[in-house]
Amino acid sequence: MDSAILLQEAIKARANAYIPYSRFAVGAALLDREGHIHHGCNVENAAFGPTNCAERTALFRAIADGHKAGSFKAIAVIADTDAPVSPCGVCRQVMIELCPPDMKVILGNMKGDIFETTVRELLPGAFGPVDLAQGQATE
Ligand SMILES: O=c1ccn([C@H]2C[C@H](O)[C@@H](CO)O2)c(=O)[nH]1
Ligand SMILES: [Zn+2]
Repeated sequence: MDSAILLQEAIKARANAYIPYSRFAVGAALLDREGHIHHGCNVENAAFGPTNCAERTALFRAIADGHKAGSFKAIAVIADTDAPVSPCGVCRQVMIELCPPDMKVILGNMKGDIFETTVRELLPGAFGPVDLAQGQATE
C-alpha cells in the first residue's frame, strides 16, 4: 500500500484524538496482512500517566481484535509538527514487541512532509522478548 494512502487514514484517525490537556492531536493507521487498516488516536487522562499514544491505541486495538503480533505490515503516524512526528520511547518499545523489526514506519506532518523508517531503526539495541527469555531463572 502507498505511504500517502496510509497517512490519509492516519489523518482520519487523528480527528478522534482525546486531547483536553496537551491539545496535541496524533493519528495512527496500522496496516495488517489482510490489507485492513486499524485506526488509533491519542487518548489523554487527567492523571497524565494513563495517556495512550495514537500508535499504541492502533496496535492494542488490533491485537484485541485478534490480529497476531508480528503480522503487521506498516504503520503511519501523523501530527501537526514542523518535521514528521517522532514516536515516543514507549511506543518504540511496543512496536518492537508487536511488529516485525523491518516493518515500515511512515511518519508525517500536516504540511505533507514524510519520513520513512523501520521499527528496528527507531530503537537500536532494543530489549525484547528474546533478551527476557535468555535471562530467566529456571527455578
Ligand atoms: O508519537 C506520538 C507523540 C505524542 N503522542 C501524544 C501523547 C500525548 O497525548 C500528546 C503529547 O505528548 O501526544 C502520540 O500519541 N504519539
Ligand atoms: Zn508514544
